[in-house]
Amino acid sequence: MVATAINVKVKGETTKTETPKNIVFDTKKLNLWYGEDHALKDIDFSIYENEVTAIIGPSGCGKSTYLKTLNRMVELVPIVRTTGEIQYRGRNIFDKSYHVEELRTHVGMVFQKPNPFPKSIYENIAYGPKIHGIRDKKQLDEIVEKSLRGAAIWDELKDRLHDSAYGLSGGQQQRVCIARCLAIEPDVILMDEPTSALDPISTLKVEELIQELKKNFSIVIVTHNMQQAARVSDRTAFFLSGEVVEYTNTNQLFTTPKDKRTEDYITGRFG
Ligand SMILES: Nc1ncnc2c1ncn2[C@@H]1O[C@H](COP(=O)(O)OP(=O)(O)OP(=O)(O)O)[C@@H](O)[C@H]1O
Repeated sequence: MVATAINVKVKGETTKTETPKNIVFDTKKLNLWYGEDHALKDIDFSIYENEVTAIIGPSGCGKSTYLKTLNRMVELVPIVRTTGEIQYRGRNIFDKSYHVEELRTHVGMVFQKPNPFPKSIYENIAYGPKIHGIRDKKQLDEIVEKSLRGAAIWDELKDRLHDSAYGLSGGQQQRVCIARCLAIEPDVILMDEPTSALDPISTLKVEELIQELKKNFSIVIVTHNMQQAARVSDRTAFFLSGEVVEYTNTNQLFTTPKDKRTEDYITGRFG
């Protein structure tokens, strides 16, 4: 699916026309309830290929819920009910015929707190491919190397692949978790506040990595850190009380927001 051309103003200069891009996720009139709690309201927006899309907003506005809807992880909560649809590459992910395991081979996720398995670095990365039936040692070795290189951590770890992942720093663990996600060759990577548990240097490394990864993947990142959204993303969505208040080119959202509520939020008046 290809989006129509959109006019965007960059840094208040001349209006440029964006090249039409492929839409990866198209969300249409999505509503979600946790029991009686209406957590997502009429969400309509598109996520584009090879871009970083940031989701910002105050605590409890529905950022993580939306992210976890994209890989249907939110269904693990038994009281969840949804209406509307999310098309992933043209297919409604809520269709009965769409198996969640299949969706998750396309849509990987990285969590707030690094969560390596209590296994070696090698086994952490080889785990997903093994579940998908890959047993050949040479092939697994190649996947492990490629994934760790993709996560910009191969050189640091290549001589200790059989050490426990628990012995790594938080920043290294998070990059191993990103490598674990790359090993299943996803199309989209969802990141839920991936640097909030990391120190500034590790945060910088992960941000640089995100910039590299978008050449080959589409990334959706939830962040509380507005500077981070401004640094890493191409588009930003501002969520408030379960609604998308504004969704546009990141530069525009942070320099000339259209909605007063966005302006109040990004200038620190609430949240
Ligand atoms: N498992 C759950 N069961 C019931 N309600 C939930 C659950 N998870 C989230 N909610 C509710 O849904 C709403 C949105 O929560 P969500 O975690 O998506 O917000 P968020 O913007 O990601 O917040 P934060 O920035 O604090 O992580 C909140 O009202 C929250 O209480």
